[in-house]
Amino acid sequence: MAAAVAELVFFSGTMDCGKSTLALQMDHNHRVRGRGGVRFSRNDRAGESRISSRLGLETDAVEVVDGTDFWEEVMRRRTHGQRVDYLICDEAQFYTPEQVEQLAKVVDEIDVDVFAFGITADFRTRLFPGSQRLIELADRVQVLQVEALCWCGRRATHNARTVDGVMVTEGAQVVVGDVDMAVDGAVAVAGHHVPVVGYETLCRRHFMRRVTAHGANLMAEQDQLLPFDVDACLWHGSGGPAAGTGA
Ligand SMILES: Nc1ncnc2c1ncn2[C@@H]1O[C@H](COP(=O)(O)OP(=O)(O)O)[C@@H](O)[C@H]1O
Ligand SMILES: Cc1cn([C@H]2C[C@H](O)[C@@H](COP(=O)(O)O)O2)c(=O)[nH]c1=O
Repeated sequence: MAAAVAELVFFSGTMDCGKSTLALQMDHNHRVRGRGGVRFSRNDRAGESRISSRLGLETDAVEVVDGTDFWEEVMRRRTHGQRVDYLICDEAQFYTPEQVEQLAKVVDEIDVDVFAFGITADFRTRLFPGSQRLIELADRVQVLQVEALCWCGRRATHNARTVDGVMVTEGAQVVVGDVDMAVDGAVAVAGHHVPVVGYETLCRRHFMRRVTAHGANLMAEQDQLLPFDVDACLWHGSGGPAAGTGA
């Protein structure tokens, strides 16, 4: 039987859909079968040189920086006799397009499997440069089976950013943060206001209407006073189509 051909696979989904968990599971599964791998990550929430899953698993990893060259990383290890059959690349949205090209070269030239994990788009729905290059070059883009949900129960497809609980659409592309901070209010440190940046996964409908769980709760409270439907209320307010159009 022919040996399996190495692959560049991009495992993608929204925040909080289990990418890091899968990264750690795949590393485990390959390792217990005697394969040698290297784990990489960049800007994990748990800190430098970590891969952390919200399920509680956490392990060490090589921190990727702008100067990281994946080709050299693999070559150096192999020169020192270390077995490298696969790479686990978490938070791959933060890698540079050049680094993604190095990953493709590692797959094609020296048959190392590369399993990359990351979100595709930022809080403005724009592709991260690293994710764009992965989509362009990967043998396969695999959307994770576990779906993060919007507060309305639909499948979440977008990552919203909140500042002090309010959804924003402007700001730096990279701000490390977590999903359980989304409804927390502002904090003050030594009298100074420190904005709290959080994220919330939303369906497209509620992303476009800018309705987070917090906003929906507020509107539901108002709804008890006024007999308006939350979504209908928004469409009327934003000049969009009337409620009941199925939009
Ligand atoms: N307390 C919990 N019990 C069961 N599953 C949990 C718990 N907390 C988080 N999870 C699962 O972990 C997933 C997030 O995993 P994680 O690997 O951290 O996501 P990602 O890397 O995609 O942001 C959630 O979608 C959920 O399925
Ligand atoms: C949408 C978005 C996210 N981020 C950051 C926030 C987190 O630190 C990571 C995603 O990690 P996860 O394991 O997938 O939850 O990305 C960002 O910097 N900019 C954004 O627009």
